[in-house]
Amino acid sequence: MESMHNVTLLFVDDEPLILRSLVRALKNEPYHVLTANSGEEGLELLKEHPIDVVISDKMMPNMSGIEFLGEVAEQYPDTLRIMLTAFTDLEGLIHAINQGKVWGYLQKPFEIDSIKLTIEQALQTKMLIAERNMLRSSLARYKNEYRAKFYRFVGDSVAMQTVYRAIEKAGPSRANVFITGSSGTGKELAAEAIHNSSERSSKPFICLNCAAIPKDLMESEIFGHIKGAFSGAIANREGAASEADGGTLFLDELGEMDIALQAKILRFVQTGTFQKVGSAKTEKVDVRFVCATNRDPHQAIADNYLREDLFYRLNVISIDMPPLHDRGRDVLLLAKHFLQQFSELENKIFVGFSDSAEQLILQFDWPGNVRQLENFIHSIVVMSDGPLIDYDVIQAHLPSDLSIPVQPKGEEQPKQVTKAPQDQLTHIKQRDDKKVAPLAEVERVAIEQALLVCDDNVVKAASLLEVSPSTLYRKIQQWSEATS
Ligand SMILES: Nc1ncnc2c1ncn2[C@@H]1O[C@H](COP(=O)(O)OP(=O)(O)OP(=O)(O)O)[C@@H](O)[C@H]1O
Repeated sequence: MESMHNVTLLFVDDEPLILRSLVRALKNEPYHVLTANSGEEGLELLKEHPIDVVISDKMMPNMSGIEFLGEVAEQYPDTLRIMLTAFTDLEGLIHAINQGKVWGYLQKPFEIDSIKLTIEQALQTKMLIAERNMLRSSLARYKNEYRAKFYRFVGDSVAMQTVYRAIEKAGPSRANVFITGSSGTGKELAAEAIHNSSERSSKPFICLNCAAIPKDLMESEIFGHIKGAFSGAIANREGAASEADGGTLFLDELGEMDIALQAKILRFVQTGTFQKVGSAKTEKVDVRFVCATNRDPHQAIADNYLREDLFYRLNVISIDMPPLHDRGRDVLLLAKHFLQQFSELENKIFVGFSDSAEQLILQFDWPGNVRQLENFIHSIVVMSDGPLIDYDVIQAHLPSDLSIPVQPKGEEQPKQVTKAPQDQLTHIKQRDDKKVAPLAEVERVAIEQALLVCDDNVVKAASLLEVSPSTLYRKIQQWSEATS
């Protein structure tokens, strides 16, 4: 509450003697006191001064106290209104109180102590009303900012609200953005949202996946080439840099880009200029950079996958996408969203999940994040009949080597689900603690799980497992040779 020295009181009475005695009685109190001889004069003062409490006589010529306080209630609802009354017209006073025109009353002839007490109570009430209004407006603001959908994102968890706010702030700026997060957490969606919330939204959003493009074609993909620059360059070709002019260039999985090419990207980021492969002509474009990686960028720098100077140029704003298992009940919102999406796509009817199915979805760890959940729901929509997806259906589609207890008949209790895949080693150990699984088996389970999570994308699976893609190819080849 404002300090009492900032409190202004207004007394309105047609008897100057009463006004003088009131001012005298309050002269040692920390209030700023104004007086008026009529309701009309009181309204003039209200126009000029912010007044906290008005105390008005009831019986006055022309405008009565009730009329005056009624006007104050309408024009200045935050000003508290007290009536001085001789109790001759109790009915009129009660009516005025019930209509909200008057907050309280003081009986004439008044005791000065009771005036002080009533003023204090009025100020307390005013403080409570102000606090309540402040809480209400911050609640409304909070609810407004609390979103379950944001661009193409679904999710109302606290973790995602932080992401939405970061995108909202970063989007309209000119700053480059570096997005980190595990595979399938929505980094590309975030890059798209940054572009769409920027002034560049009507210009192109060009996405280049550095892991998907062979190393020797990458430079030409980014900068373009001229005819004859290399064998196969049969015509001039624009690269992503030119296509993104005026818009946003999203370099996904930047840590997979050849370290030598990263030096050229650094110059491009610094100057906006580049040369097409095979050309000596310097071209200039206006591009905003958004980059992403599912590696820890600092580790990638230490391992010589990422140039430090490039990282610091690009990492003006960093956004970290939370793993799905840190988003609480978002997993259910997403499961329902994908169920609806794929039901429409596959032209099938599903009404939702049973309670125990939802519990199972909630308990699973989703190591492949939203992408894994998306693929999982798609496979269920394709493979099952609906209309309600029950526990058994979810259980049957979860990775087969996870131990999920069979649901006893008629029971709808949540079940214990072993987490995967990070905890698979624990899981294997738990299966029979007297028997230790051979290292090769443990390794194979981990690799198969990573491939499942990454939709058989070996480069991504290798990155999750923190080994090189060639190691993974070698292992897969060994197994296929062993089984053939
Ligand atoms: N919050 C979300 N709401 C709805 N769909 C989402 C959400 N997050 C991700 N998706 C969907 O999940 C899939 C994976 O998202 P995305 O490609 O953006 O992830 P990523 O982090 O870029 O993955 P990667 O690192 O493997 O490239 C996409 O189909 C995307 O539309």
